[in-house]
Amino acid sequence: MPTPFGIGTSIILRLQYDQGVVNFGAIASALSDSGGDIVAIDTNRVSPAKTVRDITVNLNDPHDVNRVVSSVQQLPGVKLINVSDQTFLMHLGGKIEMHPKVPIKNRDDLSRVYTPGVARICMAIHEDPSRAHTLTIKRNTVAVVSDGSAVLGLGNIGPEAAMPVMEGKAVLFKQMAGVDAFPICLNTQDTDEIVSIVKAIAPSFGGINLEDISAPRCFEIEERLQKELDIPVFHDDQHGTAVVILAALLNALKVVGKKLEQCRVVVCGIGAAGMACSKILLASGVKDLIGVDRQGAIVRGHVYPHQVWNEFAEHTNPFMVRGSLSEVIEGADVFIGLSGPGVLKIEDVKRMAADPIVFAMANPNPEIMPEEAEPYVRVMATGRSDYPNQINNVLCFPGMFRGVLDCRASQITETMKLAAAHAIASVVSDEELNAQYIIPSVFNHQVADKVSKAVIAAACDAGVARRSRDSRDN
Ligand SMILES: NC(=O)c1ccc[n+]([C@@H]2O[C@H](COP(=O)([O-])OP(=O)(O)OC[C@H]3O[C@@H](n4cnc5c(N)ncnc54)[C@H](O)[C@@H]3O)[C@@H](O)[C@H]2O)c1
Ligand SMILES: O=C(O)C[C@H](O)C(=O)O
Ligand SMILES: [Mg+2]
Repeated sequence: MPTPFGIGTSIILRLQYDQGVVNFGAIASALSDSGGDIVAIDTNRVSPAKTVRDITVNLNDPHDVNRVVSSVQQLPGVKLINVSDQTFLMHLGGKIEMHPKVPIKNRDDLSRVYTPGVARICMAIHEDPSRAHTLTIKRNTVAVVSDGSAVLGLGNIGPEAAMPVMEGKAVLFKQMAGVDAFPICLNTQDTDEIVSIVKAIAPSFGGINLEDISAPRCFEIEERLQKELDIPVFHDDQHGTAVVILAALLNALKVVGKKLEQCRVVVCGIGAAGMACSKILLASGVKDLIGVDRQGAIVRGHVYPHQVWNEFAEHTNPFMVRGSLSEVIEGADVFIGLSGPGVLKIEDVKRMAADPIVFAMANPNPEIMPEEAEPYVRVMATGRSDYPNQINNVLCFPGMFRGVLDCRASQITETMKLAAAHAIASVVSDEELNAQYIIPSVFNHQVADKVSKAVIAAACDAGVARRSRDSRDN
């Protein structure tokens, strides 16, 4: 069974071996017998007696590294020169850098890009601040802000450890939609401080993407920033997840021939993602939604420590079902996990309604591994890139921000989120749709374009767009 980090664990062994003592077949056998999957062989140097090769090996289990390495180290005639980890190699010095758009080749350039020419641009913005949207990076740049308190499903690992995820988000923003994004990881988890800091840096950005900030603080932080800033503020773990899950569910229900209004939906994990996902499903017509958290089903009449749960209880669980996940899952049509690893058991899945739909979204380890659930579900999906039906926020956030930046939206409305969900779902045609293909690939370049167009149209309809399609930049 694939373990914690799946295909991300890949090593490169640089070996020198003496052909007169050992042949490469013996080396390959030793590697595969010890749990390594050889995916590439590059010859680095060849001499009459010795060959140096770089062998790239994927590991199903990161804990196999030592066994795989020692399996060749002990072979006669083999000298291990170096072992490197591809994922770590990709992160050396971080994954993003700054590139100037305007080269300074001579004094003429310098006098425009910098002093004295730049002063005219400063004064133009000083006289009309809205021109910052056209004359600075504000037009195309988003801050990816995190405090590292809920990174993926790894928990509160802090701002420095959150950086690789936020840098990855910035790479995806740029590659998928041409949006420039910069990671801002904060060394505070105080709500007032975070709000104050983000307000202070807002002049440099056209939008704020909040990321991996734990509930319930994330709700207050987002709400206050939305009220106090005139640029869009979007907590991706809430709304990006809600959008992509709705898109996937719309298509999954087509596969099983059920309607949203008829389904019992169990959402496990009522944190940032679970709360937003529940809200968008209720707004889309789900009538019977049960939220489950560590203490079991959330039900009205019980007073919860989180005020957001008391409001949640008033609008969900209409039949006041009580009990643990294993108890409330009985007869459910849909399970959506936004909680933690291994929460859903095969026995639970077996007791769901016919043609069950299971979205096990916890990262990096889902609520149930697809290979365990597959025999008992009709549609299976996770947030991981190494299984079919990856429901990943990257289907939403690049196109969402592309759209809001291009129409200079002042905020992101519920209608814009619904429009994004339907746009994502529409990328999968009825002819292509099947249980293994309910959501477009994250590499499908139609997605960001369709999402941004749908978002712009919805922003115009909602009256929050501040730049029409035909307006000129100056
Ligand atoms: N598209 C995606 O792949 C995607 C997007 C967002 C979040 N996620 C994943 O969803 C999970 C939650 O993310 P979040 O940002 O909402 O975090 P969060 O900390 O805000 O919420 C997690 C919630 O799950 C609950 N929970 C944890 N373990 C549980 C258990 N065993 N039983 C019931 N409830 C449990 C917690 O009490 C909390 O309320 C994480 O694993 C995250 O990686 C995936
Ligand atoms: O963005 C994603 O898909 C990952 C998500 O933010 C998560 O916290 O797991
Ligand atoms: Mg996240």
